[in-house]
Amino acid sequence: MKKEQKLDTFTNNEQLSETLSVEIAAILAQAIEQRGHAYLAVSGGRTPRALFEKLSRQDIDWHRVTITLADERWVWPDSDDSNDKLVKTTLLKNKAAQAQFISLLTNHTTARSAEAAVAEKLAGLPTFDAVILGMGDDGHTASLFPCSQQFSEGLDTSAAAIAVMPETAPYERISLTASRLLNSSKIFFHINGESKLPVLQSALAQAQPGKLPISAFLHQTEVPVSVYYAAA
Ligand SMILES: O=C1O[C@H](COP(=O)(O)O)[C@@H](O)[C@H](O)[C@H]1O
Repeated sequence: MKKEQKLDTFTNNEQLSETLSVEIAAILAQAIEQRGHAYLAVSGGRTPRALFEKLSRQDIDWHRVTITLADERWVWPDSDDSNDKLVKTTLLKNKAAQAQFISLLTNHTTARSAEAAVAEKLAGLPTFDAVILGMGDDGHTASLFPCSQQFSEGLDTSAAAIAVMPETAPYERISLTASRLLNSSKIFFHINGESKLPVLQSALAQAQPGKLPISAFLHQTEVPVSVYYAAA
């Protein structure tokens, strides 16, 4: 690993989430102190549930925090697979109920037709203070999927968000692009599960994204990256 990257291994996701929630809260508090407001991008999926619960109880000035998602699955907002629903039910509560949330959802019927509207929603956002990314078993991160035709575009474009149609994963998606996600002071990977360890190890070993989009983030040198991993 490069000097800017750090791999921390935890006994379980509960312990990991406790540590990461405290670290994220400290970053947000420092940003509020320095620029009056903090900006956080979070991921969806199964992994961040415990983290969000713990983060929501951190005692910071949440009304000075804006949260958005790194990606969204193009499903109804009340679907259990909606990242939007996950954030609203597990993070935007307790003390964090005061935070402002920029949803990536629009009324468009397809993610493709929503691209411009989503880019507009993101247009006013400055550099994120922190971005929390997950990783799927196929090495995808946010919704930058190796099994999609938009794989290279997501890593190369200067646009903030793109529509992605994964071929082997469900749902059309909207994903923030690598350039928008890397417009951040700090990137955290939050990875949970034994099946993901070999994928993570391959990504750490290969500097070129190849078939693993996560590599593009692990091996860039502009933004410091910490990888938090728990097998259980
Ligand atoms: O589809 C997605 O997958 C990744 C990983 O999800 P997990 O369930 O394996 O934790 C997630 O980071 C992303 O936000 C989500 O849309």
